[in-house]
Amino acid sequence: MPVRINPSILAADFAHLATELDRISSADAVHVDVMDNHFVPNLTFGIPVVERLLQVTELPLDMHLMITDVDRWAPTFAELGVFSVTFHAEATDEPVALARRLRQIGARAGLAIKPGTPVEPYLEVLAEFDQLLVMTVEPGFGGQSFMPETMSKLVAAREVASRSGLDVWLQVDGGINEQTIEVAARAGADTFVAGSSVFGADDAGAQVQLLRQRALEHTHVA
Ligand SMILES: O=C(CO)[C@@H](O)[C@H](O)COP(=O)(O)O
Ligand SMILES: [Co+2]
Repeated sequence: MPVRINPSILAADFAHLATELDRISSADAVHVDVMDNHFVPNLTFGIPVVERLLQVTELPLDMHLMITDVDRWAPTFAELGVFSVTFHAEATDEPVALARRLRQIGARAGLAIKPGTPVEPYLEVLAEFDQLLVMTVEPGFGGQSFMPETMSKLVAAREVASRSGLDVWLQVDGGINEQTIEVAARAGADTFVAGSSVFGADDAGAQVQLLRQRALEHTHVA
């Protein structure tokens, strides 16, 4: 099974975003964390930044919306032409309807859950999503420690995906480095977001390849 490494530009040098993206050309996508100071206590990027990113990189943009008003903004991001839009289950009462709207616009639809949110209610609608993001830290900040207790949610999602033959990508985000990526790969993740471990490395491209190799060595999914 392929694995995907999506570096998070939250850990990049914001004064040189275009050159930071050149450092990760071997990645599968660029993870873009959008925060609104309501859903999480932090503020980051909005539409104008994403429009410029689309102009300066060939890499697909993997949007992670940590915002309250997803019904308003998720379709707007999708309409810009990004690759995927992941919104939080905790931010909407109608996750399936929103996912359908995103797919109709042409973006991959992703559902994210915080560490304290159970995965079970979403397993029965997994087919409605292209990716499930199991947060491995509390959303809001980069540089936090991986929470191994979230792994049981991945195991459960992988079991349902395999049993139902679903091509849903299982993503982890937060505290992913060359050690924790092995734990997440063994639990069933196939898509790995890494911020500080990639952009904090002297050779970000080599770090992407190292993470990819570690994930491939520990994935058990056929
Ligand atoms: O969504 C988030 C944080 O809320 C992440 O995407 C972080 O940006 C990951 O950063 P590291 O934990 O890898 O430094
Ligand atoms: Co993120």
